[in-house]
Parts: sequence; structure tokens; C-alpha cells
Amino acid sequence: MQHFNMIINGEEIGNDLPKVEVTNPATSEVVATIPRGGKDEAVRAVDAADTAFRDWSRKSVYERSELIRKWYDLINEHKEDLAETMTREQGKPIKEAQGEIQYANGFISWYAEEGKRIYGEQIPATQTNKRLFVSKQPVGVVAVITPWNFPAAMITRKVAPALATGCTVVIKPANLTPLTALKMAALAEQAGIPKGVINVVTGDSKAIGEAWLEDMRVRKLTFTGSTEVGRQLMKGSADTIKKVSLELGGHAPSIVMDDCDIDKAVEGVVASKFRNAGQTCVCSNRVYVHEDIAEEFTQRLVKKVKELKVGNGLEEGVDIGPLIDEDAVEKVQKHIEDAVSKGAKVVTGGKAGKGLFYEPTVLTNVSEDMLCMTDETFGPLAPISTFKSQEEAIERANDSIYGLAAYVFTENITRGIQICEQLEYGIVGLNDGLPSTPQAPFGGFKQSGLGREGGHQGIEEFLEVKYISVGL
Ligand SMILES: NC(=O)C1=CN([C@@H]2O[C@H](COP(=O)(O)OP(=O)(O)OC[C@H]3O[C@@H](n4cnc5c(N)ncnc54)[C@H](OP(=O)(O)O)[C@@H]3O)[C@@H](O)[C@H]2O)C=CC1
Ligand SMILES: O=C(O)CCCC(=O)O
Repeated sequence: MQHFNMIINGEEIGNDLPKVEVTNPATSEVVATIPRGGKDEAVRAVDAADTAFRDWSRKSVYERSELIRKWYDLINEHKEDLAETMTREQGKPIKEAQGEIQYANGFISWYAEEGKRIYGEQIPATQTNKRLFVSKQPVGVVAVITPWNFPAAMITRKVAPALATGCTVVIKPANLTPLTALKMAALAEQAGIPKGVINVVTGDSKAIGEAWLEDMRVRKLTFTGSTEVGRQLMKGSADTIKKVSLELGGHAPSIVMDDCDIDKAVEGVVASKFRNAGQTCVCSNRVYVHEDIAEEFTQRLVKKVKELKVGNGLEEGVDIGPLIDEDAVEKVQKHIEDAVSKGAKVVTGGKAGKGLFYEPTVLTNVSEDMLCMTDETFGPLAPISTFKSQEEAIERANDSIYGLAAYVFTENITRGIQICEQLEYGIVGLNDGLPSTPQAPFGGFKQSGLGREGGHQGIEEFLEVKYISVGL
């Protein structure tokens, strides 16, 4: 059985700790073990990151960029192995895992360059014998806590901008999917990124999280995961007044207007809904279709959904892998049972398969009182509800505690832009089911989070602004 240790200050740590098993959700086989670390390891990681910060933050940005770029090259060289590791621990189809490695590496290459554009300002002074300058500097040690649904991209989306600015990081990947992260951190070492700049701690999330929250040396927390845990971490950051970025839950609406290109809309909804078996925070959770095209749209959607192949992600041609665990399967089941008990109709799917597999499902006759219309399903379930007017669709779409992603399908560009502007969401895909990309800001309104990742906005999250007033 392969065992992966934590990486703290360039050393492998954990041989003497209890082991946690990492299993393949497609087969239930144990893929590897990792150490169950806790407070001691969390503190040790901050010691290392704090020490490394002194040198790393003083390097020229060009020197850092070159090392980050070498990390990119090594990830690229090992992309097949990393993708296979991801599919084994997370379950997503190998083609999606390959896509995620490329997406994850996109953040590395983009921020290796963006670090060179952290510009300051000079402000005109009131007096002639003064000069006013603004500069930006790295915030310091950053705690990075990531979920299981994107084992590579959620790490690099945070770590690449942090490193580019001169910050150092302590990472806690999800215990369900730590292997890709550990392999990527080992590649960073090989690339020459100095020891202590990237530290990865696995184990007791609560103990590790608490150690980082109470540590004054950790100046920033960046988290992706559930709104509930995000809320706790935000509260926990208050005592030491850390900077906080949160990428939390979502409940994305897709609005399908009567003037859309139906095939394009079906393609967009399938891409957004069934990516990673529906386990993304930007997955379309509610599909609102104009009543005049609802029948035609549903027929074409169901045809496409029936073509999706469910199976072990390592097998050729698989589109939908297993869900991450039993709880995830139960949640999908509960949402379907609740909807059916309130009058929804299962048009395709609706049943759990063996193990952790679930049939991709489409429901019609859906109403707002059903659980699936307010609670994140995080599974392959597309509930369809009809609407009569643009105003009604926007109002229903905005009626959520979440505000991460929304999708609109229309061929009328004026109408499309008006709807985009009225949606209370941080990301809107207009005729686009897959808007995420390294160079654009990703993040939510309302209880979907704080701050942005990706784009030039993403690097600001790791910078402090310093104003220097010079008397001549
Ligand atoms: N926005 C998004 O992308 C995601 C949203 N979700 C939503 O959240 C639901 C639950 O998923 P789940 O994985 O449990 O999400 P969590 O929010 O529980 O987990 C996300 C990360 O936070 C860690 N964590 C959990 N509790 C604490 C804590 N008290 N202190 C510090 N770190 C902590 C987890 O560690 P560990 O798991 O290793 O113990 C993991 O690394 C999903 O069904 C989905 O609805 C889930 C994942 C991603
Ligand atoms: O939080 C998530 O679910 C991961 C984001 C997926 C994306 O980047 O599109």
C-alpha cells in the first residue's frame, strides 16, 4: 500500500502518526494512506512558512516567476500521472481530470506572469515639498483550505497568486482527495521553490484549522468549501483579524429564454449541470425554461442526458463518475424523493446505481417548495421548472441565499445583457455553460463568499497596500 507523507519545510512528515485511508469512490478500493496530523503539524508548518517568507518575499518577482514557471513545466510533464491520481481518489472521468490539470496549471502560468504587474501609484501631493507613493506587498503566511471536488485547481487558484506576490502557504487539502495536492507540492520542490514556501498538512481538519486561525503569523485565510464551514472559519478569523477569501456554496439558476438556440442551451445546461457528476459549486441547480419551448427543450435535454455514460472514470468514454461518498448519494436521493412527493415527474434517471453511482436525472413539473430548488444538490440532478415572463425568471433566479453562478440562454443580445445585469450573481454565463478560466474573476455575491480568485482581481487578495508619504 502506497503511503504519502505531509510536506513541511521540504521534509516528509508523518511516519509516526496514525494513518487515514484514501479510497477510490468508483471501486471502494484503498488507493493510499496519509498521516493524520493535527495541531502540532499545523504549527510546525506555520513555523516553516513564516521562516521561508523572509527570503521568498524578498526575491525579485522575476526570480519567483521563473521558479513558478518551472513548477508549471513539471506539472505539464507529469500531467498524465496527476490526472490518473485524481480520477482514482476523486472519481471524475479521466478526460475531466486531464482537463482539470490543464486548468489548474493555467493558474500557475497566468500568475507567474501577473506577479510582474503588481504596480504601485504616485498620488499628486497638496504641498510641493511632499511626494506620496503607494506600493503593494505580500500579506504574509497564507492558510489554504480546499475541498475534494477539484483536487488540483482549487489549490493552484490560491497558491499560484499567493506565491507570485511573495507569500508562503500552509495547505490543508480535503482528506478525501489529498494525493494530487501532495504530488503537486513535491513537484514544486523539484522545481526549486524553496523549502517552507509550500507546506501541506493532512489530518484533523478542525484541529489544523483552529491552530491556523489562532496563529497571528497566519495573515490570510483562503477557503473553498461549504457555506457552513466558511462561516465558522470567518468567525474564527475575527480574533486575529485575518484577511479572508471564501468560495462557498452555490445554487446556480439556468434561464432558458424562448428565443434561445435550443441545441446551444441544451449543450450549455448539460455542460454546467453534469460536469464532475454535478459536484461543483457552479453547477446549474435549477433550470427555468420559458413555457413556450419547455417541451421541445426537455425532449432534447433528455435525449442528451440518456447518452451520458456512467462508470469508473478510468474507463474509456465515461461521462459521469461516482459521487464522492454515501452522504452525497443520499442527498441526491432525498432531493428526488422530496420533489416526487410534491408532484415532480422523473423523466429520466432517478435511481442510484451500485456503490456510489447515480443515474443522471431530469425532473419536470418542479416547484419552488422542493428541496432541490433551494438546497445545493451536488449531484447529477437537473430540475426543470417553467416560467411565463423574463421578470418572473429573474425574480425566481435571484430568490436565493446564494449568488455564485447563473446561466442565461437567449439569441437576443440586448435581452441577454439586460438579464445578466439584473442577476445577483458573481459569474454569469450568457450562452456559455463553462465560464471558468484562470484570467477571469471567480467568486460570489451573498452567502456564496467573499473576494475573487483568478484574473488580476485574484492577486489583490494576497497583497497589502502601503502608503508612503515623503517629505522632501
Ligand atoms: N464551494 C465548493 O466548491 C464546495 C461546496 N461544497 C458543499 O459542501 C457540502 C459538504 O462538502 P464537504 O467536503 O463536507 O465541505 P466542507 O466545507 O466540509 O470541506 C471543505 C474543506 O474544509 C475542511 N474543513 C471542514 N471542516 C473544517 C473545520 N472546522 N476547520 C477547518 N477546515 C475544515 C475540509 O476538510 P476534510 O474534508 O478533509 O475534513 C475540506 O478540506 C457539499 O455537499 C457541497 O454542497 C463542498 C465542496 C466544495
Ligand atoms: O468551487 C468549485 O466547485 C470549483 C470551481 C469550479 C470551477 O472553477 O469552475
